Amino acid sequence: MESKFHAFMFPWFAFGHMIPFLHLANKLAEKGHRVTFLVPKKAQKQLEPHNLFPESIVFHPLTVPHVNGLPVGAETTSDVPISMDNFLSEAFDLTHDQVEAAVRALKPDLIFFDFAHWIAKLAKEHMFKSVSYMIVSATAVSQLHPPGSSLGVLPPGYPSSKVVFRENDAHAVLTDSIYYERLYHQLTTSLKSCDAIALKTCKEMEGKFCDYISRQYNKKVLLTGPMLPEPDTSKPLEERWSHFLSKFPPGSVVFCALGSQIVLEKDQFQELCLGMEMTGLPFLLAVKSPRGLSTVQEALPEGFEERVKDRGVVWGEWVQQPLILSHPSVGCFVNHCGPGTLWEGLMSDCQIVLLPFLSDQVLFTRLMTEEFQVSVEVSREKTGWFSKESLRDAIKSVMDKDNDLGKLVRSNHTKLKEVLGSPGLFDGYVDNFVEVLADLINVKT
Ligand SMILES: O=c1ccn([C@@H]2O[C@H](COP(=O)(O)OP(=O)(O)O[C@H]3O[C@H](CO)[C@@H](O)[C@H](O)[C@H]3O)[C@@H](O)[C@H]2O)c(=O)[nH]1
Repeated sequence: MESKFHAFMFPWFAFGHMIPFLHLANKLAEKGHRVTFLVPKKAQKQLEPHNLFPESIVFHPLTVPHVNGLPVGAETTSDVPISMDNFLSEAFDLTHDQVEAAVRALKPDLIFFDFAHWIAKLAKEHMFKSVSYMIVSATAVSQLHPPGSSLGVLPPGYPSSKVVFRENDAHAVLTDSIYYERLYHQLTTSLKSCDAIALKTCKEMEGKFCDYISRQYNKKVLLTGPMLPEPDTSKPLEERWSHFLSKFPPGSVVFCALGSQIVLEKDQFQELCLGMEMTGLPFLLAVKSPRGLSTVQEALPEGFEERVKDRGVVWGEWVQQPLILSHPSVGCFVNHCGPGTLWEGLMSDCQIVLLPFLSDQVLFTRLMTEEFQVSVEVSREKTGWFSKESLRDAIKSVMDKDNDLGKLVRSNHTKLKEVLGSPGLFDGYVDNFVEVLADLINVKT
């Protein structure tokens, strides 16, 4: 019988990282393994609802040290603008001694980590295994983080001519350049020095990119599958949304969400609202308040609320995205192509419209729109600006029943979903992954 292990998890202080790590923790706990999950103090509260096995998955709170430039009390990327990520990253690295103290006290068999490049060394010193777990797409890792790469330059032997940056992606590359150097060092060091690389994907989607990463790092790459969370049946969809959505015919509502990090400038936020209005369709737009404002209401275009009051809602708080996607009235999902979000969209029946902001989102978008052709992308100008007309056109192209592009992406999406949904596929990835981990732990260094 497979022996049980005790894993540490130490993800980057971003909900887009901590949540998928917790999904993996749930799968391990389901199989009888124990997990100690290292998190900043305040984040624990928000993560607790995702912990399905509180007896096996124990949070270990960390104090985020203060560094110059980081606002007092900031603990996760949700607390700071992207331009301050580097300060948070410095504070993250300064938790080294707290992590080491936990390791000494609790003696794990292995640790899952992503950005903490010093973990593999710590693991070797204390004689346990380290697994570098990448939750962004393999597509992004293979282009942005092979050894010797630089931002915006295609690495030699890269396996796609379609999944690439184009002229109008300068905005995304520019945003990433704020933290790329530091991140590049963190990720390449981690990927080189860990005992195993694990990717949150499957070969049916990103096989050639996974193989490329394996060749670049000269290491076997383990795949966990997408680690989709179990549907949360504990809480139904909030009444306000079930009531609103149920007013409309099946497949007619456009739902737009841009993940946990994207904050728009006010003018781009207004353009987004106007583009939704111009579709003439019912919509639910759930995005953060624009930069510098504390509510979405204060940034709405003039007269907008009155014009769309019977069919459109703009909401600045967290929504139950998976439950909204599975509501029968929702027919189109406009999103930023964050890895978690995209998988949720793929497993839904909605038409998919992509509006990526960061480099990894751009590359994953190209995979979906150009290789798999399951979605359409909103076109941008050279400055990175997207117009209300380009947003409207992208949405209309997939929502218009007679549009050829809309028919093509619907049919391709259905086929891909069938492949991904084949019985046992994702469970098989998890089973295999856990078996390999157990073997890894038993190998003496
Ligand atoms: O109102 C909301 C907003 C988001 N979500 C959930 O939050 C997750 C968002 O994850 P993901 O789509 O992966 O996107 P982000 O959190 O925006 O960011 C991720 O994607 C970024 C760009 O791809 C990476 O750089 C980050 O590291 C990674 O955290 C998904 O499960 C959503 O269902 C909700 O439930 N409700």
